[in-house]
Amino acid sequence: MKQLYINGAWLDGASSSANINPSNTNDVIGHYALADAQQTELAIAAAAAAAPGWALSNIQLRADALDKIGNEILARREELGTLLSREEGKTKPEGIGEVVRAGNIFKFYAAECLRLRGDKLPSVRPNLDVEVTREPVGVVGIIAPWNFPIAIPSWKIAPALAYGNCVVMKPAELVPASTWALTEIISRAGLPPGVFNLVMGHGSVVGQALLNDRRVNAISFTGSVATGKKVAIAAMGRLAKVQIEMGGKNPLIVLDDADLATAVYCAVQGSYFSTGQRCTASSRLIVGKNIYPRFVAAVKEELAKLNVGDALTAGTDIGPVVDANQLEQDMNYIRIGKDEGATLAFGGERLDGPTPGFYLRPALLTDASNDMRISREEIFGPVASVIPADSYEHALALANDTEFGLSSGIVTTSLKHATHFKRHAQAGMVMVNVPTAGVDYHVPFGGTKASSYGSREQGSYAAEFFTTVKTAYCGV
Ligand SMILES: NC(=O)C1=CN([C@@H]2O[C@H](COP(=O)(O)OP(=O)(O)OC[C@H]3O[C@@H](n4cnc5c(N)ncnc54)[C@H](OP(=O)(O)O)[C@@H]3O)[C@@H](O)[C@H]2O)C=CC1
Ligand SMILES: O=C(O)CCC(=O)C(=O)O
Repeated sequence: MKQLYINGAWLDGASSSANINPSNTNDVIGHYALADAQQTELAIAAAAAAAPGWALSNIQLRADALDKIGNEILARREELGTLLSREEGKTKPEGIGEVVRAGNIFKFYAAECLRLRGDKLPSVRPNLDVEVTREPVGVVGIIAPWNFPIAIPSWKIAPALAYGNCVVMKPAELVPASTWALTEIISRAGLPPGVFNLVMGHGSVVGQALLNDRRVNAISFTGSVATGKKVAIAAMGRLAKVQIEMGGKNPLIVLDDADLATAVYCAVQGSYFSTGQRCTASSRLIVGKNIYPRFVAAVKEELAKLNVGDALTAGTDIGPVVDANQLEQDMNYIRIGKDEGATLAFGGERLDGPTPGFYLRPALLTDASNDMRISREEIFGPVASVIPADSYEHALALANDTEFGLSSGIVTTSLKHATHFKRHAQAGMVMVNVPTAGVDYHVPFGGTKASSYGSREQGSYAAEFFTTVKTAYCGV
């Protein structure tokens, strides 16, 4: 059984669970320990005890440790990518791509350790200097979702450690293997005991214990809106720092002047790759009336070419849905869409593979409207709807008419419309002639409205969450 990692030691859990391959439910990847509340408290206590020392640790030591972790992740990309795809179901090239991203994130934050800076300012009063510096927050609790089992933990763990915090990490119960493998690498990087701890387990047990404990100074969460709201309320109830990344209902506008090939590429990549299980996936394709018939025909043609199958089989384009619950949710929304009056123009049926897995043919719903449930609620699967628009202004209004604001895209050859869109799209990330999903690892990630709460993740902007600002006055 793969154990918990607490205070520099490997420990059995209170119980364990089997990690099942969604491409082949007969394949048990391994058994992973599940912590109870007491073991979570043990990890929090270890992190709290290590925090003062780690906060003052040498930045070269931190940089070397993070660089070593990044190098090993990159060197083992094939093996770790295979493991990731086996447990989550994205295709092997996508799994390897995610592992490379995780490695690069650690290397980026290794360098960030050496770029910590503050300000020294003159005071408005005589004979006084003012210094503004950033200090670690203390103990950071990380609660991660299942859809990016190594990249999301990495983009929370690496900045937390780089800026001098200790970590208690809770991966999603569905995908413990990638984070466990990452922990095994971290355990050999030379960090003092307690600086990094892994507690696998149920959200309602381990996650809740992190939320309840006053020694956890900050919570970084990614997942659903429903859980995100609970996390935010619990953290704020005891005045802990909180950063929440949640869902999206990301629009991709295709204007009549768009290059058709670019539009189809952006729509298919953004909506269906990684089985559509990305918070940045395009789920509303808002399409100019003139290009609409050509666009729908070309997207259907492209979808017909996609191989849906085992994530580890060469040539698979779309892997399985992550589990039975998510498959049921996807199929339910396809039914809802049809009942609401949309046309199922392609796919949407469960597929049998050579092995028992959660295979769903990518679904395209046309003639949708923006007030249908399929256009308002996050589905989180290979399902997209096409909504007709009369003009650029109409398309922009539809795109912004959502409770979410993560990623928003446009395909156009008009500089005027692209420029206007960048300014007026209500989203944290705006994409022009590129898919709504797929982002760089060194720049801020996050959204507006119900998509995100708190300061941005990733890049140097992560310092805002993982540090607190101190202003020091010194008489001279
Ligand atoms: N925006 C995004 O990136 C993601 C969005 N989603 C959306 O969420 C839906 C449901 O997915 P699901 O995995 O259940 O998402 P959740 O939001 O429930 O899970 C995200 C993380 O929160 C944990 N968690 C669950 N309940 C609590 C709690 N009470 N206190 C603290 N932590 C908790 C989970 O643990 P555990 O899983 O171990 O119980 C997991 O680690 C998806 O269908 C999709 O729509 C899902 C994943 C990512
Ligand atoms: O689009 C991406 O590359 C990132 C997506 C993501 O972070 C998510 O789905 O949680």
